[in-house]
Amino acid sequence: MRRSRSAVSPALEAWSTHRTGVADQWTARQLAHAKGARRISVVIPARDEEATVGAIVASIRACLVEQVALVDELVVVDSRSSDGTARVAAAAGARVISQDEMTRGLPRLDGKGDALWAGLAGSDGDIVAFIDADLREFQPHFVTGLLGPLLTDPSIAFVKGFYHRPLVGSTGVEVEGGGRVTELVARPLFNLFWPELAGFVQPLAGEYAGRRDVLERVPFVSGYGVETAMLIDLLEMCGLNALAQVDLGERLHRHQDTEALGRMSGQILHTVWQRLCRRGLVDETEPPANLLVQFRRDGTTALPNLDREIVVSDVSVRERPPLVELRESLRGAPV
Ligand SMILES: O=c1ccn([C@@H]2O[C@H](COP(=O)(O)OP(=O)(O)O)[C@@H](O)[C@H]2O)c(=O)[nH]1
Ligand SMILES: O=C(O)[C@@H](COP(=O)(O)O)O[C@H]1O[C@H](CO)[C@@H](O)[C@H](O)[C@H]1O
Repeated sequence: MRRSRSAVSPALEAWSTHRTGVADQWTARQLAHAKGARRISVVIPARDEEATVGAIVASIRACLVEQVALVDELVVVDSRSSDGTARVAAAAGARVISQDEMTRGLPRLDGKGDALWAGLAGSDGDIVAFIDADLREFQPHFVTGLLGPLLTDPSIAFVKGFYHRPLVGSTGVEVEGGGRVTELVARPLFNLFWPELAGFVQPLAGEYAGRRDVLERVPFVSGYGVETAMLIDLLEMCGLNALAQVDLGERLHRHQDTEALGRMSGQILHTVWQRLCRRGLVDETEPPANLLVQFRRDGTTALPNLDREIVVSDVSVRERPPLVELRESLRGAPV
């Protein structure tokens, strides 16, 4: 079947042309000079990542703290890990903070977005770079590539990484098979409802960086909707020209199974629905259901003729408020 390839929109071509960079445009030494008095924080959300977090922390510390004084603060957020994540991260040279400690006294929320919000609250850099803790073969250019535009172009407030994403499975590697939720859920949603964002190669990339003054003015969606919400909210707050992307090469990470990505997709759809509500495009008096029913093949017979387990998950999401709003409300709190 011949696919009709519509021409790329002039707006997408223009944005991509002057807002897409490549990591090796900047060296750590150049950026250490360019940063001046600005402080740089790297925040790594980590849940049960003892197998990989140590190498990531050690690489950043050796190359971007000790060898070149670019990164001022290296924070790992222990997101209710049940393994040795905190111990491994601390031994490798990170300052480890607890998601639960950082949010004590606030409503308890779950998920990556809450861990990221805790990391932003628990760090002090003028520029903050977020790096996932499950990366394999991490290279320091993941950080310098994200920082390059932010330290050299004052008109840029936020940078997403992008990369080739092989899907590494037990039977082999599918060269461009990774980013399954990106390709099947997020990219279609962004193209349909926020076409200005269609130029982002990896809108769900877990590696991104921004100026604190903008990151503290957007809410953080609690679960896996955090990247989706952040792009939409920063587009609306800063405009597309303040957003950029950098080619980081290739990313290898631990893959979740399809069932888990189904739940991730449910959280992203909830996140999108909430933002469509704010635009008045959907009727907020008719909210979507919160529960996702999935079927797991494990030898049980849940119902007559149904030799599958029925798995029901709550895929609703909540939000942490922008940090600036929380601080103002705490300042005004009665003594
Ligand atoms: O409740 C959570 C869920 C995830 N993560 C971290 O967020 C990053 C991305 O999560 P995951 O690898 O599960 O997402 P995927 O890359 O598979 O989409 C990883 O460093 C996780 O350890 C976290 O800190 N808290
Ligand atoms: O991009 C995607 O489709 C998902 C799943 O990636 P894979 O199919 O496991 O390579 O991974 C991303 O999405 C999450 C939700 O936004 C982010 O939190 C992850 O950091 C990112 O890896």
